[in-house]
Amino acid sequence: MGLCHGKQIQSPGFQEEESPEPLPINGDAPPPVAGTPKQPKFPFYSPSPLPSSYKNSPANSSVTSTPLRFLKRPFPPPSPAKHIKALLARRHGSVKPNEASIPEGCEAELGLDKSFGFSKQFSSKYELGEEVGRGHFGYTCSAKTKKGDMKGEELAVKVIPKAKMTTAIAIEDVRREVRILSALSGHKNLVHFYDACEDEDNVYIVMELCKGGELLNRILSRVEKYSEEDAKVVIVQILSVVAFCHLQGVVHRDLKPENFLFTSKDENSDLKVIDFGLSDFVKPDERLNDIVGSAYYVAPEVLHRSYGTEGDMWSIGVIAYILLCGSRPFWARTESGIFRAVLKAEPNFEEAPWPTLSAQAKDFDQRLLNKDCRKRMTAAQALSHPWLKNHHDIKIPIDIVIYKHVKAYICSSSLRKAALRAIAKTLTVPQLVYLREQFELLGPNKGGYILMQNFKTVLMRYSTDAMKDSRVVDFANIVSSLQYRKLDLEEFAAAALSVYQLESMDTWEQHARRGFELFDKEGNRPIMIEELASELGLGPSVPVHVVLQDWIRHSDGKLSFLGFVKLLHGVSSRSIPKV
Ligand SMILES: Nc1ncnc2c1ncn2[C@@H]1O[C@H](COP(=O)(O)OP(=O)(O)OP(=O)(O)O)[C@@H](O)[C@H]1O
Ligand SMILES: [Ca+2]
Ligand SMILES: [Ca+2]
Repeated sequence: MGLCHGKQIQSPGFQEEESPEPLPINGDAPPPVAGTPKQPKFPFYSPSPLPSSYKNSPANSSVTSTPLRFLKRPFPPPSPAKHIKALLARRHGSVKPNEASIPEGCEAELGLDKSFGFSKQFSSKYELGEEVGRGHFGYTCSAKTKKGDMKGEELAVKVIPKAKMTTAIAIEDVRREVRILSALSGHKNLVHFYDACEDEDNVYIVMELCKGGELLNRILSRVEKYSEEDAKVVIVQILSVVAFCHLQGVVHRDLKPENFLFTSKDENSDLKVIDFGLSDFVKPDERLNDIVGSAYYVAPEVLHRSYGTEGDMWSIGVIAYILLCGSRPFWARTESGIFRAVLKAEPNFEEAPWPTLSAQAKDFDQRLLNKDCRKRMTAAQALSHPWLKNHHDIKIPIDIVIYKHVKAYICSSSLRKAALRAIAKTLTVPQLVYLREQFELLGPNKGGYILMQNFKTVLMRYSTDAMKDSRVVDFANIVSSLQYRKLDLEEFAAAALSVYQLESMDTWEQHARRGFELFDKEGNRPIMIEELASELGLGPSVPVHVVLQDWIRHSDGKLSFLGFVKLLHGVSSRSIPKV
């Protein structure tokens, strides 16, 4: 499995030398061990390809405020905030691999429409103050409102120079950033959007001013790692807002500690997600394919160009890992080395401080850092994880993945439904917690049943404009209009469970064996090879008799254990081994 884009991504001047160990981001480095790289011969990663005059600005950026102990060491800063360069080059028409800024007046700009339809009154409405932060695409300043109800109010303004928008894609990205931010507003952990303006030179995104600095800086300023309880406070807020975004059909695609800001310097200040510059709309049954994100936080399936909201959950797994143990789970000296680690290496959960952390914390993070995105927890599931049980301030939201599973269940054959019902009967009470919560959210009637139409009505309670843009509403309409009987908890559990997630548990073998016994008693029946092939969606090109003979029991023509497991997965021809 090679890197699908290995050639596009270049690391000029960097030697391809990797560390098998995650690099501690706190405190001093451990003494070199076998395999750990010696002092690199190259300078830092350029954390942000900006003119050097900005590098020493008083900005509260992750670069300028990185603690000294860090800068003393010739290692890359903790997060170079480097977007995947190949993509940047394509999006921004930049040719220099390590530079996101675009030369003005380049030819590609000719004919580009850089009018956004935003208010042109920026300077009469707002007074710009000092710079408070900077990224690849823009810089952010504090500002004051000049008139109206909010006169004198302090705000933040992200200024995005039009000179940097040298391709139609770059312009569309800015349009989408504003559209998503304005449509989503309303969650307490999402930066509040006020206004978007433009003039000849810039687009201005006016939002709430977060005065507490970046999460990254707070992590770095701790001498000790975060305690589990401290980490929980941060993680719950991140999950809550990400669950909200995913329900609305928005994938952030750039979750990292720099993109979470505290509202104030207060220890208990709220955390807000910012920077929807790489975000996009995605329907539950849709896959995106452009490679975007920041190297340390990018999910394996993003590198494989087929992903949905699960990519964000991986990034949260990386953030949680850093909060809990103070190291990055995937580290190498070059960008391609990081990608290789993301694709191939298993994060270290054995070394200090992991043995001193709770088993639940480890389980929580492992379920986020599962390379198979089908086995990864969703945000709503993560909020239901035992590690966060009893944590104050948790509100479990409805999970759109449930809709996807229920739709697949209803559309599958009675044989597969019977198999799923059998496996659902093997779930233990703790394993049922999340499914029970989701069932309750779908508003069962007094008799304990949910009607198909509830799938629509319940979702609409949480709807924002983003949900319409992302067509999640259309998807809910399809689910709620499926002709099917009402669901009780037992059938709902069968319909909504994830076979892949169950398979990732240590107890999978027991579930599968016990489920098969139940299925054999209640649902198994003789099946022809051709029928099974059609059941599993195998095309005529697959030599079904060779492939499927083990899936049917010779003694009675019913499904074998192997056939039962395959049926549970609803495998398609792509997963059939070639013979
Ligand atoms: N609402 C805000 N309040 C205070 N500071 C902010 C706010 N929004 C952004 N900033 C600061 O400005 C920096 C850059 O903003 P942002 O991340 O949106 O820009 P960007 O150019 O899209 O960055 P990136 O390089 O990560 O894509 C942030 O890291 C943060 O320090
Ligand atoms: Ca950012
Ligand atoms: Ca951005």
